[in-house]
Amino acid sequence: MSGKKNPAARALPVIVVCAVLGTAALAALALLLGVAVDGYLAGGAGVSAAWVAAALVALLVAGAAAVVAPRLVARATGGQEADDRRAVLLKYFALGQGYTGARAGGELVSLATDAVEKRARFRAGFSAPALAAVLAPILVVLVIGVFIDPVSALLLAIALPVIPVLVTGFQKLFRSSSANYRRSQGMLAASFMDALNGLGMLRLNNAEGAAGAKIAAASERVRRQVMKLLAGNQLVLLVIDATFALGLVTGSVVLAGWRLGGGHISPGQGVAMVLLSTLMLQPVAFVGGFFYIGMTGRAAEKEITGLLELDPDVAPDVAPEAAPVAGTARGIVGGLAVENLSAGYGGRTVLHEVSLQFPAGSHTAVIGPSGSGKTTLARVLQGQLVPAAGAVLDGSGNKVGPLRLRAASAVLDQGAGLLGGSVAYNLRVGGPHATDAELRAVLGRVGLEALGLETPVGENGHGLSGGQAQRLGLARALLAARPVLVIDEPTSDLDPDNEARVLETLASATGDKTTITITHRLGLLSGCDRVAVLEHGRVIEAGPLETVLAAGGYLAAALAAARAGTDSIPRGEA
Ligand SMILES: Nc1ncnc2c1ncn2[C@@H]1O[C@H](COP(=O)(O)OP(=O)(O)OP(=O)(O)O)[C@@H](O)[C@H]1O
Repeated sequence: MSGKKNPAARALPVIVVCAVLGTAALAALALLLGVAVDGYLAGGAGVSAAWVAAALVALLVAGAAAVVAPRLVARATGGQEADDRRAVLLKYFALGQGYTGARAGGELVSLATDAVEKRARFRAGFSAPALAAVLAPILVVLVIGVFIDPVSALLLAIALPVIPVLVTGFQKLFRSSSANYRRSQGMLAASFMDALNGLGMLRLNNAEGAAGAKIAAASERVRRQVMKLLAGNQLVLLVIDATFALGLVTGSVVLAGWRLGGGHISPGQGVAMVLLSTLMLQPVAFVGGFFYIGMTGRAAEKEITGLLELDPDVAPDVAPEAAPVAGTARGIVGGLAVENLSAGYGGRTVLHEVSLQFPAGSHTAVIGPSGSGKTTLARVLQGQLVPAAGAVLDGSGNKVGPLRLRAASAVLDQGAGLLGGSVAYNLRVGGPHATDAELRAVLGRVGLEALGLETPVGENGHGLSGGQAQRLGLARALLAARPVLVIDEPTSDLDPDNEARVLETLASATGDKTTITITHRLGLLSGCDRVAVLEHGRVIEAGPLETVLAAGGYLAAALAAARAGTDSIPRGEA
C-alpha cells in the first residue's frame, strides 16, 4: 500500500468538520433561545426578524449536518471495507501457501469478511464521529466562555478530561474480551467451513452429530464473548450516563442559579447555559451506543494490521518486472534449478537443502513416499510457497522469485482447482484472451469435446466427474501456454482409458516446455527423461532416468516391486 490515504482517513476531516458544524449550529440555537427569553422578560416580543432568520439558518445547518454526516460515514465505511478486503486478499496471495496453508480456511474467510467489516465500521463509523464528539464539549465550553460567562466556562471545563479518562479505562478493562470475541468468531467460521467441506464424508460416517456439536460449542463461545462485550456496554452506559450525565446537567443548573443570583448572567443566559451543557453529553451518548463497535473494531484493526504488516518469508523477486526474453515466454530462460532450497509451513521445515536441475524442455518426475515433500516442492516451483532458504534459479543462474514463477508456470494440481462458474470461465483463468474456437479446440485435445462452453461447473468441480474435472484442469494448463508446466498427480482420479488419454495429451503438450510431474504412478515415468526421488524432504536420487535406474537405488527397487505385482511407487509414510 502506497502513501495514499485510505477512505476512512480521507473522510475523517470532512466528517469531523460536518459534525462540529452541527454542534455549533445547535449551540447557536441555544444562545438564540437565551436572547429570546431575555427579550420576553424585558417586556418585548422576544424575537425579531433577524432572530428568526438566524434561528432558521442554525436549524438548517444542524439539520444538514445530521443528514450529511451519517451519509459520509456510510460512504467511507463502504470504501474502507472494499479497500481492506482487497488488501487482505492480495496479502493472502503474496504470503502464499506458507501462510494460508497453516491456517484454517474459515479463519481466513472470517478475517477477510467479519474482521474487515468491523475494522471499516471502527475506522470510518467510530473514529471520526468519536473525535467530533470529543470536540463538542470543548466547543461548548468556548461558546459559554465567550458569549455567556468565563467563570462558568472554567468550572464546566473541569468535566472535559473526565470522559476520555473513563472511556480509556473501560476500553482497557474489556480489551481481552474483544480479542477473545474475534478469536471465537474465527473458530466458529473455521468449524462451519470444515463441516461444509466434509459434508459427504460426515454423512457417510453418521458423524453429523459430532460436527453439529462442535459448531454448537463454537457458537456458544461466540455468544459468551458477545454477552461479555454487551455487559461492558451496559456498565459503561450505567456509569457514564447515570453519574456523568446527571451530574453535569444538575451541576450546570446549580451553576446557572448561582451566577444568576450573583447578577453575573441574565436569566436567558442561564437557560442557554443549561441547554448548552446538554450538548457536552454528546460523547457520553456516543460512547454508550458505540462501545461494541469500538471494542470489536479495535480487535479487528489489530488483527488486520498485523496481517498487512507481515512480510513474505523471503526477499521479493530479484527481477519481478523482467521483460520477456525473445523466443521465451515471460522471461524464464533455459529451464529451472533449485539450490539448497528449504521450505515449509508456519515455521516447520518440510524440504531440507534440496538441489535439483530441471533443464529446458526436460520432463522430470518427482517421486517419493507419502509426506516426503513432493507437493511442497511443486508449490515452490509454482511460486505459491515462498522458500525459507535457498533459491529457484533460471537457466542463466538468475534468482527467480514467486511472482515470475507464477507468471511462467502453468499448474495442474491433484484437485484440478476448478472454480464455480462455467467451463469457459474456468478455461479463461488460464487463457484470458482465448477465443471460443480456441477454447473448443483445447477441450477437444483433452477429450472433453462433448462439454459445452457454458456448461456450469460447481465449486471444486462439483457437477463434473473426477476425470472430467482433471481433464478440464489440464485443458486450462495447456491454454496458459507457459514455458514451465508443474503437474501434481495428473491421473489420480482417472480410469485407465482416461489416464491413457491424459498421458497422450501430456506427451504431446509438454514438447519444449520444462515439465515437472509429481506422481506415484510408474506409468507416468515412461514419459519422463529425468527423475528426482525425495525422502523425508531430502533428495536421495536425482538425474537422467537411465542413470538413476542404473544406480539401483529407491527407484530401481520400486520398479522391481512393480514388476512383481504392484503398479505404483510405495506410498509408505516418509
Ligand atoms: N498446507 C500445509 N500446511 C501445513 N503443513 C503441510 C501443508 N501441506 C503439507 N504439509 C506437510 O508437509 C509435509 C509434506 O507434505 P507434501 O504434501 O509436500 O508431501 P507429498 O510427498 O506430496 O505427500 P503425498 O504423496 O501424500 O501427496 C507433510 O508432513 C504435511 O503434513
